[in-house]
Amino acid sequence: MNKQPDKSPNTVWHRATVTRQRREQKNAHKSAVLWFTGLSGSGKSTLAHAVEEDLHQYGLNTFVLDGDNVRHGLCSDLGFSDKDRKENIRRISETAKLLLEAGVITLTAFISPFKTERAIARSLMPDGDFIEIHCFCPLPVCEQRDVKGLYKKARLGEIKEFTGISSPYEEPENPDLRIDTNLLTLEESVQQVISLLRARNILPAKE
Ligand SMILES: Nc1ncnc2c1ncn2[C@@H]1O[C@H](COP(=O)(O)OS(=O)(=O)O)[C@@H](OP(=O)(O)O)[C@H]1O
Ligand SMILES: Nc1ncnc2c1ncn2[C@@H]1O[C@H](COP(=O)(O)OP(=O)(O)O)[C@@H](O)[C@H]1O
Repeated sequence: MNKQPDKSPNTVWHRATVTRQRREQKNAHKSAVLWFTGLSGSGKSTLAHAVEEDLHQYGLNTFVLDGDNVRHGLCSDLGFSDKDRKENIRRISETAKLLLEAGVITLTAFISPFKTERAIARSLMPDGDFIEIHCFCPLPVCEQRDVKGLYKKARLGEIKEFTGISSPYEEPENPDLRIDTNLLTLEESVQQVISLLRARNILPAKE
């Protein structure tokens, strides 16, 4: 897999005594990574924040890592070349892994256009802890939504390497969940995610 060269071979992993398991016991829920992927405008941010709102109201510990926000800080040195997007997703994957250890339910909202990088992210987490959610929406509908006016700019050639227009998006073949945000309302979409979390015992089953 696409592992970075180890530039600090003389460091030793320090094992925490406050383990993920102890944090999960204290929180009374499991941690997990909900990885939302999809085109710009497909609904990743809207859905991730709406699901977080529900989980927060259930009393769970949550955090959203959102593409636009992370690119203002942790990844502010990165652009949108294939190489930079891969590094972007590598950093997010490692951050999500840390939050998994911290006992948090993390919701990531990044285009994450490449299969390989999404597979690497999955491979970093124990089986079942990485839940890939494909926000599916046809490109013409995303373009019509044009939430931020970026598609218009991309069509005018003012933004280079724009996903779906001049940069690829590789659709997940076998996501844990595929949500057609063109056909479902936001509330229906949230319910699909909540149902999956119940089925996976991350949320307790309804009495
Ligand atoms: N060239 C290009 N292509 C795609 N998107 C662009 C681009 N330039 C800026 N933006 C804005 O950046 C947001 C996507 O950032 P991500 O970190 O999610 O992208 S990636 O996963 O590294 O591909 C994306 O946010 P979302 O619309 O929420 O997906 C855009 O607002
Ligand atoms: N079922 C749905 N889930 C999420 N967003 C939806 C849905 N139906 C319509 N939308 C709309 O689609 C747009 C998605 O924008 P946004 O969440 O910023 O997408 P992304 O984060 O993928 O770029 C919002 O205007 C949102 O209101």
